[in-house]
Amino acid sequence: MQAAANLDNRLTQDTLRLKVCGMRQAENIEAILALKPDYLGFIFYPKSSRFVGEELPAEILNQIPTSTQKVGVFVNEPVANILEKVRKYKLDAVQLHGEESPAMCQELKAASLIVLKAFSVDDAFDFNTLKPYEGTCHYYLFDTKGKEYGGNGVRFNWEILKNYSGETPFFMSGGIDLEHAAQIKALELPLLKGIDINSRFELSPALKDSNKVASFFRQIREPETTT
Ligand SMILES: O=C(O)c1ccccc1NCC(=O)[C@H](O)[C@H](O)COP(=O)(O)O
Repeated sequence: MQAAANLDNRLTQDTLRLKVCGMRQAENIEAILALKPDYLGFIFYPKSSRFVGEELPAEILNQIPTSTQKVGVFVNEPVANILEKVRKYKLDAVQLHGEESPAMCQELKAASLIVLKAFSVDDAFDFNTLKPYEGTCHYYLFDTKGKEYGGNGVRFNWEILKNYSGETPFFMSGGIDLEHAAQIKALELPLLKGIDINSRFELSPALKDSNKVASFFRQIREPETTT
């Protein structure tokens, strides 16, 4: 629970933060860590094909350097269960991917965790519904509304993000693939702070293709050339 102190630093940096979600295997975690992701996501939702399982060895997560923050992804899980996983795996952040209330976000924020609240976006998404969450979490995460709570592998129409007029910075996710790097960099969204990638970079559920992730990171991180 040590990470919230670093948050102000992160918010002042302009570079897009990179999160790889749905990690599970030790060697694959190591390969992705070599690329210096800002966040690694671990799914604590048993119905997901990326569920870490009941027996993910805590040592694997405990060895992750503090420069990469560990995000536990939960769906409608009671706070007590979330805090138990936070302690066991020394998670820095929690991503709430169900119908969690503003009060629950606030409670986890008060426990010194970085809180990302995910919202499922489609063309009819009404950003006014976010008002009660303002100030209760550090980031929103805009994901595509789909059949599953997350990991649907489908993009939403990013134009809709121009309708967002809140103050909470946000991450984008949902079907992001290698070919989208340039388009993402061209987006003019001042509160866009991070990109979350997942199923489009997988060889099989929870197994990421580190070469493909490396290529995406390179493109996102490389400075723009001016003529
Ligand atoms: O990935 C999952 O299986 C998942 C299941 C239930 C809740 C959340 C889940 N993933 C959370 C993420 O942050 C994903 O990266 C996000 O949904 C985007 O995934 P994708 O569309 O596959 O890029």
